[in-house]
Amino acid sequence: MQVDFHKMHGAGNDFVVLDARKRALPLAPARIAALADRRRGIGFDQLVLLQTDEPDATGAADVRVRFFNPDGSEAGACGNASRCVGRLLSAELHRPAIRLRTAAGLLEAVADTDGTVTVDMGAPRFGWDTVPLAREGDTLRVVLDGLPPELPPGAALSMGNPHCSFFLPTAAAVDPVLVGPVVERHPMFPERVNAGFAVVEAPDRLRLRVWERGAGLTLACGSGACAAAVNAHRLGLCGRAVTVELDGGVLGIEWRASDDHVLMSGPAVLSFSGRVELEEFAA
Ligand SMILES: N[C@@H](CCC[C@H](N)C(=O)O)C(=O)O
Repeated sequence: MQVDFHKMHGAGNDFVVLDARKRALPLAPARIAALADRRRGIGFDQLVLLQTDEPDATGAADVRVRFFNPDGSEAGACGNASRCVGRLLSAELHRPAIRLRTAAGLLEAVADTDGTVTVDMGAPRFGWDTVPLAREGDTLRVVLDGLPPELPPGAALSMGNPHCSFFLPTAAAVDPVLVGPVVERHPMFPERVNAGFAVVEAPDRLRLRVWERGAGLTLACGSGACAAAVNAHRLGLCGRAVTVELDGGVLGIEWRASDDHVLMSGPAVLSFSGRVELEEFAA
């Protein structure tokens, strides 16, 4: 089956967007992993699947969106991809505001004429069993055994997907490539976790690198930037509005006091479009 795709990115966090609104696409985890291969496939940090929305009591969306990691696992949320879908649908529907139905709920993305897209990521959740952690405990101070002593306790939350943010004195204090995989699969996180390594540079500025669950170190993680900003504020390290500098670019995050929602702004870029023969990739 030949399928058209769009290759997009948000601050270097890259996606293949497939449209399954008119026909179902056979996408078993092994096929997703094969497509994700950066040498033998197309390559991406997440595969994004568009489906027709089925309105329910929460309302109607313009599209239903699902996110898959390169290891084939499904994620409940992806901030940068949500912005990219907002950009794509905004061009298709000729209006700036787009409603996306994700596993994390109904999100609104608003595309600006300068290429920036802002997505309302909803409210963060802090319950230990929501993140989830393996056992009851304080999500602001998660102590992980078996990790280097220079790693401080983490701050965990759910943005629709699980995150643990670590606040470090300098970016060199911890190597995310060494420590990230251990945190991702630590028994404290029964559904694994996205691990963020942050430095507070000013009350309104963070430097962040994220080891993503199921994807590894990416150039930017949108939900990870939301998690780091919210956790920094919970810990009294930052205000409610921060810029987050990632390896691939800068995102603006605001944790809005009026409704508890987290707003994320940043670029959403179409790199190229193409066509792929799905049957060429493992079923
Ligand atoms: N790139 C992301 C997050 C993608 C999902 C994540 N790896 C997970 O498994 O939760 C973003 O921009 O938020």
